[in-house]
Amino acid sequence: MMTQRLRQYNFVVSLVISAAHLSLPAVSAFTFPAATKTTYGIRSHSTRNFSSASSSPPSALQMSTLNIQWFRQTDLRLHDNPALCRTVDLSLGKAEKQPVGAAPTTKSSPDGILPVFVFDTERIYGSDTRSESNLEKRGSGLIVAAGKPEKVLAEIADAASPSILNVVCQEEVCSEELAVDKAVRSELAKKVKKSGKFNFETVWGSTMYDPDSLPFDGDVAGIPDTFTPFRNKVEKACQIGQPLDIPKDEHLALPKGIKSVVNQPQCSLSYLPTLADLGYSAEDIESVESVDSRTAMPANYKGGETFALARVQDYIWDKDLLKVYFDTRNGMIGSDYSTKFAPWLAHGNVSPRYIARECRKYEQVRVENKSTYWVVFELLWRDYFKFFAKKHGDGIFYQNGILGDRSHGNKRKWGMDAKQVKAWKEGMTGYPLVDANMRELAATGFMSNRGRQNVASFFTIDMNMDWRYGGDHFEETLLDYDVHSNWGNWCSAAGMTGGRLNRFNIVKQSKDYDLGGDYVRLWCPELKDVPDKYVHEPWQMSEALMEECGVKIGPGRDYPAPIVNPNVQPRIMNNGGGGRGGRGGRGRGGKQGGRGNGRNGQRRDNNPNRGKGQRQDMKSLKVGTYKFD
Ligand SMILES: Cc1cc2nc3c(=O)[nH]c(=O)nc-3n(C[C@H](O)[C@H](O)[C@H](O)COP(=O)(O)OP(=O)(O)OC[C@H]3O[C@@H](n4cnc5c(N)ncnc54)[C@H](O)[C@@H]3O)c2cc1C
Repeated sequence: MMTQRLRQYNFVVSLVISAAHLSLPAVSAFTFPAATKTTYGIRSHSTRNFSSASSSPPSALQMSTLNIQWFRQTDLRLHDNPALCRTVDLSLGKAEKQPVGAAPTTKSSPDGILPVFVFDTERIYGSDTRSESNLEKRGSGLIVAAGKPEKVLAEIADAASPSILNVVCQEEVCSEELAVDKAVRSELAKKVKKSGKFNFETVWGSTMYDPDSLPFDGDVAGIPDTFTPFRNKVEKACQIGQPLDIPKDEHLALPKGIKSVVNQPQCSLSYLPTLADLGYSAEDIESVESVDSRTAMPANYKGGETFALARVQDYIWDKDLLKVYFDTRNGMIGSDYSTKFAPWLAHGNVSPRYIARECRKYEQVRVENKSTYWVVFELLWRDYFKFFAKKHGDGIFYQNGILGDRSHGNKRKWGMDAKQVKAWKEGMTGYPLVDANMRELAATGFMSNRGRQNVASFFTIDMNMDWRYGGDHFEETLLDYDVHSNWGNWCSAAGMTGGRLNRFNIVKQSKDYDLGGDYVRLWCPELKDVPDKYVHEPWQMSEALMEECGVKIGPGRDYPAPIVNPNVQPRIMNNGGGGRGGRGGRGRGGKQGGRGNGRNGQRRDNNPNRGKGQRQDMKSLKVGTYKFD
């Protein structure tokens, strides 16, 4: 069980919990029914048979139609939620093929919808006290259960015993999620086989652009394997759809009688498992209980739709930061150098179309410039990686990435040295910029984009470790872990997407983006008294200088010597491995600029390197080129 996964927890259950703390729940305050706590520990005794866990088995309701809105880990919101709108449409008797959210229909008495979230105990999590939720505020509620989704949903179907069963959820594209879909489909089909009709629908809902509208042959299948041609064509030919409204309260009403039949100890409108119930050790729980004051996430941030929308409001409107995003986005200290929308986006707490529309509104009422476009541009990267994952399937998880046989002449010999990987994870490589970033990730679950690019390049090129160990570590630790963005970015950092391999020269990057060493000193306090000149290359100090500034560099001393020789170019860069060593920072959307020094990341800088290496057309870009429906 991964400690850091705990950090993702509150985002996951945040739809139901508005008062939750993202960092960690007050586990001790959780009032769990004593009997269930001891009898039904999740790990040892999953809820897959939850009906037998109640003292008296539920009697079947025998309703006519049951419409289940199955919320997943990635769509936990009410606004702009196409799957939820589709469930509502079905409850209103709308024909199957009508477009989601289309013209209102009139069914005299809607069937109601049953929102369900299942803690998939094969894969995740922990819990918190349950409190007021956005669904409850609207007179609805959320069934929370723990177990395998297919078993839990089948038990609910059993209890309701409907003649028609509709299950709707957001469409996912990666194999683990698709396997869960398959299991749900087959388990539920069995339940209604004899008695009635079963309809399982997945609805696309997590990108700005609709995959069906993409201007490539075969839509997603035809997207280019590099971003720029994708962006150029999409922005010219496609429009971002308007976000959907939250369904009316009366359309979110629960089905009549459902409360009494779906009311088991581990599956009900009031159930929420504790972290301990979900298998986390006391040590794990304790380790993430306190928030590190150095975190770059906004103060007192919490998971959930309410807090996601509040962050959007705060960043764009109240603090008026959108207009300077382009200049601040490469910062590393403080909450405002970048949007910090990613953790909420990853859990679906806010929709990218909603953010894009806010950017457009801002452009209309305040100012339109390169910065206001650049957030939408970054969101397009997010779209791209989801489409890329759909196109390439498991390719993004393979050692040769999507190259397969194409990588033959260029096959890398990847290393795996457990000690070196551990040093990287713990921020003990001897390269201060890498170490500071890795320590920040370990302590807070967040790392800036600048940091991610550097540590990934260092891991895959300088250390030459199998890139998948890096991707796996990020999966375990990132608060904003998103399967497509994470594995797509890693695959690309490793040069396994077929694009150019970009090596980030760590020392140069350190000087470009942390000139005075503020960031490095924040996370590597051993180096706090090292003079600026040496703070990014402490190994260059003489013994006398080390003595003077109170830090000894070397194996077994205060701070490690460099894990790879700084004077030797990585082999991959010399042997035709596709790279262009030393350039650093040129890849991925021209994210070159930087703000140089300063703590809050909001100051414009005089960094001569900003914009270097950026494609000419991006350099001269003044405003955005995206369109709305
Ligand atoms: C090796 C590596 C792994 C990454 N793993 C993830 C991940 O698991 N989840 C994740 O959301 N992002 C990932 N990123 C992308 C990016 O670093 C983060 O989205 C960003 O740092 C989050 O901070 P922010 O919300 O303040 O971003 P901002 O700079 O404010 O950007 C706004 C939004 O644009 C999107 N975005 C920005 N850059 C990228 C990008 N390179 N790829 C995809 N979307 C982007 C994100 O949704 C982000 O919230 C990864 C990048 C690298 C290099």
